Amino acid sequence: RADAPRNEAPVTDVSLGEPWLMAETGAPLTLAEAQAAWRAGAFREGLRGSLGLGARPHWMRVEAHNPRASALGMHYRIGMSWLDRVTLHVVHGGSVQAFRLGDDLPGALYVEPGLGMVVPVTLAPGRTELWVRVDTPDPLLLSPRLWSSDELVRTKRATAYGYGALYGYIGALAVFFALLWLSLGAQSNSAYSVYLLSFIALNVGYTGHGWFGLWPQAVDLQRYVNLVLMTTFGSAGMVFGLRYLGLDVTRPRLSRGLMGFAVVGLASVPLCAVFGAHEAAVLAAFPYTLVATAVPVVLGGMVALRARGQDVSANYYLAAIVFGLGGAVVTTLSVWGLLPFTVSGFHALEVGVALEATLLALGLSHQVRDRERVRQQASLQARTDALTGLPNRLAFEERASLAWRLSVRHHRPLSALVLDVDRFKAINDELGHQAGDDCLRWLARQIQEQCRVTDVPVRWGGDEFVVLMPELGADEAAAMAERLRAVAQARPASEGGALGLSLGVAERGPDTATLEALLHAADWALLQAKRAGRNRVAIAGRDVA
Ligand SMILES: Nc1nc2c(ncn2[C@@H]2O[C@H](COP(=O)(O)OP(=O)(O)OP(=O)(O)O)[C@@H](O)[C@H]2O)c(=O)[nH]1
Repeated sequence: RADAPRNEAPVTDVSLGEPWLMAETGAPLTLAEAQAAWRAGAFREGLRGSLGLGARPHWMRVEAHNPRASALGMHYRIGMSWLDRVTLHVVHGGSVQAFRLGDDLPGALYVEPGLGMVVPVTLAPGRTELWVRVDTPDPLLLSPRLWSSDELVRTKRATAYGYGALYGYIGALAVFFALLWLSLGAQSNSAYSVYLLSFIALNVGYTGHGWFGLWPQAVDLQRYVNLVLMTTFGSAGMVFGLRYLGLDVTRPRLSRGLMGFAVVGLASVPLCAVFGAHEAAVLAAFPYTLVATAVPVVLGGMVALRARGQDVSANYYLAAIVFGLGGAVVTTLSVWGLLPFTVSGFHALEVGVALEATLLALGLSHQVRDRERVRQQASLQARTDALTGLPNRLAFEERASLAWRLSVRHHRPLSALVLDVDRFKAINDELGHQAGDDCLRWLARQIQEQCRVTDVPVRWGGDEFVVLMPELGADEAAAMAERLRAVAQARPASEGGALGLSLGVAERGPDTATLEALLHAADWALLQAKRAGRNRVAIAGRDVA
């Protein structure tokens, strides 16, 4: 690759004229024949954008003007790096300099990643004609531009920073969600990571980064790689959508249908490649990708509408996908030639996907938070008695063993209270099971009201309750038991009237070896209270009043 002479002063006086174009209709023309066609007026002025998919080979003639007295080394950008067969003739007076490039030749000749095909040209004083012939089944996208060496260096640097930031941001999100998937599971995380990576791969492909830096000798790969990456990106987006929205579970048939569609889309390009049908591959990949990128919008809209806007993560998804799809559609249509080509149009997909990735990351975090809330609720439910809302035995065991260990280590008092409703069976039998339930709920509320925050109340089962009371000796615990008994006795008639309670109290003593022994002592005291005629408090180791 010949290096152009370096210009230190800014070049503002060299100008590039309007491009003129002509489609070849028959056999390939030579430069002399194209020049004859030019003189015959066969070229038309102006280049509105891409010349489309599978366009006829085209000639483009552009004039550069160097008003200086000496020759200038400049860099001429012809078009995108994916063009297959490109010839450039630099014509000045009688001299012609020819360049052959394009991704049909190994070596990624004259490819500047992110910028396209850029050829160093020497512009002699006066007019120089730049004749380009392009022949490609890929989108025929030409965008002539002239840069000085300094401008090219600056443009390359800005482009490199831009792609570095884009790949860095999207790549970091992809890695983060892959790690989230490894630690939390949830296939939507892994599908999202794959989707983001497929975007980076696609972008590396179509901007020429891959052809330039990764596979410059692999001409066959370069011919099909962008098409494969497009269909992969479209399919990854669909699969992610199905997983994120949970449609693989809620709508299995639809999900299977779309998976089938994705398989057909993914297989189409490799199948065409096997038969060497490059043009067919292009004609399959573009429409498939357009449909595949539109499907997630329909899916997101469907789920968000059904939830009437209440499903926050579906709303995030829909907003995200609209950005991503908007970018994809604008870029695809600009490259395809169905929209006028502009630099912002070409980069719309990158901006759209960066916004989409941000919103989807928010949506996925919301899902993670939701799942955590459900998990916490389930854990709380597993520790709560469904009838009374008091802690159940599982929760009691966790908190009570802590209270026990603290009491033993710091030689602090600890008492247990066991209480049982008197003749509860009769309440059930006479007033009905519902009244029995109301009675247990009422009693649980009274127990909670009498408890300190450090006390550990529990519905032991049936009509039996236990309260573990740190820092209380037997007498204080018995006083609290007595208050409860009195409250139950004074139960308002509207609540079902007086209620007899038998209560047993025990304090941890030097001989109480375990928590179970303490509870057993309180239970024994309860039995004494029952035996002594019910509706009373008994303290372990003392006579019942
Ligand atoms: N309504 C209702 N009844 C329950 C529930 N759990 C257990 N029971 C009933 O509570 C009664 C418990 O009776 P026991 O404690 O054995 O005896 P009791 O009638 O209270 O008599 P004493 O304890 O000897 O005073 C049984 O009839 C159980 O069917 C419940 O969740 N709701």
